[in-house]
Amino acid sequence: MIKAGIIGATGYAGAEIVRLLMGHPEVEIKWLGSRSYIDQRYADIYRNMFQIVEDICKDDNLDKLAEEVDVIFTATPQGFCASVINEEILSKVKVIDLSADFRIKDVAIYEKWYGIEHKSPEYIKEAVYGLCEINREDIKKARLVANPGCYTTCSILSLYPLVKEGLIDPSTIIIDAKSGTSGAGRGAKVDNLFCEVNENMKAYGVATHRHTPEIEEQLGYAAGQEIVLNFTPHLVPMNRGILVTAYASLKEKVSYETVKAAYDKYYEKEKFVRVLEKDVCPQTKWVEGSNYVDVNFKIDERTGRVIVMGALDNLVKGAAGQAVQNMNLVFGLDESTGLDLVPMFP
Ligand SMILES: NC(=O)C1=CN([C@@H]2O[C@H](COP(=O)(O)OP(=O)(O)OC[C@H]3O[C@@H](n4cnc5c(N)ncnc54)[C@H](OP(=O)(O)O)[C@@H]3O)[C@@H](O)[C@H]2O)C=CC1
Ligand SMILES: CC(=O)N[C@@H](CCC(=O)OP(=O)(O)O)C(=O)O
Repeated sequence: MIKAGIIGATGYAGAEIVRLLMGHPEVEIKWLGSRSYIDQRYADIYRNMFQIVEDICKDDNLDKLAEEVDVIFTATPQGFCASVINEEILSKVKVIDLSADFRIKDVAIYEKWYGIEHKSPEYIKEAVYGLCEINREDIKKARLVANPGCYTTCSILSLYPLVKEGLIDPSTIIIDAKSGTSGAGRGAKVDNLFCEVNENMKAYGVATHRHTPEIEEQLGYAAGQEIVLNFTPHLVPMNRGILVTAYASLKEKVSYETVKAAYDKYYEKEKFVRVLEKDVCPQTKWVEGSNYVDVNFKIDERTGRVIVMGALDNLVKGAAGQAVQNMNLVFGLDESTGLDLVPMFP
């Protein structure tokens, strides 16, 4: 059995890792790390875990934890993993970091967009960007996996085949994205109060959102050139879900079949990416609670643009599910072990 420790287990992403690992046949949870609930029963914080998780929360000391487990998930705020990681830890355990600390290769870009100093830039080069469908072989060899963001996973996977196959002009990409409020975490914030979110929708982080450089970097690798794009997130009154609608100009007139062939080339064998049938638009409800990303596209002949759509559950494929998928790859398990989650509806 793989012994796992989860730091930030009391947050929404960490709690989702706990839920998924409880159903994983090859993993036992050894450590539920917290900052505010040390020595308290986990099931007292998440009562859905009553009689399921019996553990008591421990601290978030990675040095101690590395002696007891094989894999550590850090589901903690930006900056935490970078401030505690060291060679000793990485020589003993695999680390899967759900924050953005090791996602962006240029430390100056990370520091500019996140507004914090990076405390261990020496590990940025080594860290593998954990988008399984694209970086599978590198992930298998990784000691440190940078688990991608929720908006970014949806945006990149939706656009990747078009960029990689050179079907669109990447400088024309505009991404409009919506997220449920669990994307903002469990911490109390005025912006996320019921009265602020319910029956309301708002854009935020306009032209400044921290996921912009992450998407630009990853799609830039696919395009083989630097990309600058627009990314605008919105908060919508739902618990879970990301919906992306993206627009880009086609380089030349192409048929539905040509574009569909590009999507099939990359995703036909991918269990967790479902390319929907013609004219079917992805919906967040169709992926809720599951590790699927649903994608589709529509060619607008009138404008010469292609409209791309994607949907995923921010806590599953956008966070914990992808983290477990990464763990499976790192430990040589079947990639979908513990992730056969049928979407919930309604
Ligand atoms: N929510 C989402 O949809 C997604 C989140 N992520 C990423 O996952 C990480 C966690 O996000 P999320 O679960 O939403 O956040 P939450 O605010 O819900 O949880 C944060 C967790 O980190 C712990 N924590 C808070 N501050 C510190 C600190 N200074 N040092 C150590 N631990 C701390 C908290 O501990 P305690 O409760 O004990 O105080 C809690 O367990 C973030 O990096 C986020 O960007 C990635 C993809 C999607
Ligand atoms: C609704 C909301 O606030 N969403 C968060 C993104 C989710 C997240 O936690 O970011 P990562 O995916 O990069 O880890 C935000 O906009 O900052």
